[in-house]
Amino acid sequence: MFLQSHQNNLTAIFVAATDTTTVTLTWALALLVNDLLVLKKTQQELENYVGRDRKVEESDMNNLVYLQAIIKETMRLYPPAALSVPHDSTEDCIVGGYTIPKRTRLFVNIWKIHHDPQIWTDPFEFRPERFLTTKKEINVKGQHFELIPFGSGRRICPGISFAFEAMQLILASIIHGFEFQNQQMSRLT
Ligand code: HEM
Repeated sequence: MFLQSHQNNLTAIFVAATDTTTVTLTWALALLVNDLLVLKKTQQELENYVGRDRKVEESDMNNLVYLQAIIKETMRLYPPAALSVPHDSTEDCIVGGYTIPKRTRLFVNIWKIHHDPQIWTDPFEFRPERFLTTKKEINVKGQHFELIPFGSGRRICPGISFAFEAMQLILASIIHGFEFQNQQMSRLT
């Protein structure tokens, strides 16, 4: 019983960690291949801070602000946990004027929040620059409810720092090490 419960927990963590990060990285690459100007800017940033004589390192991450903006914008457009995970209300409560009885199963529609035109200009467009200008102060740590790919509050994703760092390092290494082209001449979707 004890062993089974540990096995289940480990499986849950494995699924929560691997699918989310690979989906985000796949979308990031697709978006970059679709937008060669943005790809060029990312390559330029890597050229400036890393150069051609060495590989990308973890210590470079803080300097790569454009790359961070790309990951944020990818997670805004394609949040891997689009409906988060189910939560149960433990008490009767009122949220946004709606009465929620005790023991209601609740979902947060993260995708919808991330595409709200009242918050995001051109919500369906890939515009990493927004995170360097008008939305500069917004991060994914759950304090800004407009962007919550990792959830928020006491049950926020515990893998948030690891996931963001890992995605940055992997994406930077791939872009630094390879040239990309879309052979099909049509947008990847
Ligand atoms: C792009 C990467 C990831 C995204 C977008 C993501 C997103 C999320 C979201 C939305 C939740 C639900 C939060 C809530 O209930 O409000 C969650 C929970 C969780 N995540 Fe992640 N996650 C990612 C990576 C990871 C990684 C790398 C790990 C482990 C190393 C991880 C482990 C977990 C666990 C264990 C929970 C359940 C936490 C709880 O119920 O208290 N996640 N994640």
